[in-house]
Amino acid sequence: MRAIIAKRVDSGTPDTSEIRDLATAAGYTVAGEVTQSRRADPALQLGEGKAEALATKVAETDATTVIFDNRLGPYQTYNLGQLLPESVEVIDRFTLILEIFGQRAQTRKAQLQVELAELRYELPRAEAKTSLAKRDEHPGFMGLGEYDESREQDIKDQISRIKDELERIEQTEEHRRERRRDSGFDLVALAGYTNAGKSTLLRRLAADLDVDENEGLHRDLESTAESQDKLFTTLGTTTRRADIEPRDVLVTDTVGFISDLPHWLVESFKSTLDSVYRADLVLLVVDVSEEIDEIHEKLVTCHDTLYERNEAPIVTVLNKIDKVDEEELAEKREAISSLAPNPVAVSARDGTNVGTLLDRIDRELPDWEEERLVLPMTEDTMSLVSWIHDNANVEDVTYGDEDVLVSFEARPAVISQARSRASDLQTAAAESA
Ligand SMILES: Nc1nc2c(ncn2[C@@H]2O[C@H](COP(=O)(O)OP(=O)(O)OP(=O)(O)O)[C@@H](O)[C@H]2O)c(=O)[nH]1
Ligand SMILES: [Mg+2]
Repeated sequence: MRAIIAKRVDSGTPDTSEIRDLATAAGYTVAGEVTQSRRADPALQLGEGKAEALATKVAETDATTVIFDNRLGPYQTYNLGQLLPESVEVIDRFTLILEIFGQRAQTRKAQLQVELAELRYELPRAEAKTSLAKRDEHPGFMGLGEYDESREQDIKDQISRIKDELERIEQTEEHRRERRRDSGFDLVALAGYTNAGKSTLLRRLAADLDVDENEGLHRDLESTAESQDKLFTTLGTTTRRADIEPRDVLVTDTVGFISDLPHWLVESFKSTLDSVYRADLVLLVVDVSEEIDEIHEKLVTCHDTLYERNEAPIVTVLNKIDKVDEEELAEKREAISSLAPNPVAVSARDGTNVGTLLDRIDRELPDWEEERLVLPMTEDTMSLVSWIHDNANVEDVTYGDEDVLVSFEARPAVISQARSRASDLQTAAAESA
């Protein structure tokens, strides 16, 4: 697949590096580009002359696809297609991102999310077709218009079916997350712009902490979190366990953020971000080797994506410090200090400062508390003692004649659950006495 990149900006110099990376990630070979700085043309997006230059470039390079970094309206797509050989496809940034997501979607949930996004993209286009057909309709001629309206209804039905199924999947996941939380895990989510190094950092956090021997513990612990120098390597979520004594921490890797995503696309993938929104702590990973302006822009995108729903504290992680010298790092730290106060600088690749990051994670997570419980000796006492062993750090267990004394430290949620189970035991013991 050979692609020509096209991009128009209102003013200034068009930067095509991200759209090129996206094209490569989708499997295209970029054979050339056409850019322009001017107001959008309603019919062609580019000016007429530029659109013709685009057609020439397509012919010269034998390209199969034209990829616009701009959002194309249905009429623009149609008009551009008229200038090009019939076999050439014209797509825009959003279709391209969807294409990547479609290629990477491995789970049922990811597939449904992609389908939902595609349908949401198609709906206004089907509506446009209908209104066009109606306008052109001759009196008494009903065929086309009716057909298109049924397509619209079809899309709407499919959207609502997919939403139902996604909701069911999400409920199951939510339930699982709650169980994990109940069972004493602190939940940490990795968030950040695509290609910032989230998956690399996940492996680093887990590898340093010998996660593999614990893998059997949870069915959604996975051993792999792939890293590649490609946009959107990670599409689903991967969770691994990290021990930050005495805590049990689950770290979740997530889909990367990207700028300029239309609302419907973000919406379709929002459940993927749920693990971020429900976390006890968010690590916002930034590629600090990029230009200050770019870092700044990407941070803003990340904060916008997190803003509405995130409640957890955010720690910014400046990654890839192996690629910058100290002076440059200090400069960049200063430049983004308002968006990223008190960040931790690491190299996920080399492992530099990963220890510092772990300490910071420990400090930001809710404090563990100490508790001593006196449990009456009943039939169910031992099962509570073993539950406490599973979910807390037990300091001491003393068995008396009629009761058991347990001292432990744990997350506040675990302590309150242990207390309530202890009081159930007391009630049961009092009733049988
Ligand atoms: N030099 C250097 N490269 C790094 C570092 N961390 C990650 N990388 C590289 O950056 C690229 C992206 O890393 P990933 O871990 O896949 O990034 P990601 O944030 O998970 O990306 P997506 O899943 O695509 O959103 C890979 O080529 C990594 O090898 C680092 O500390 N230093
Ligand atoms: Mg990744």
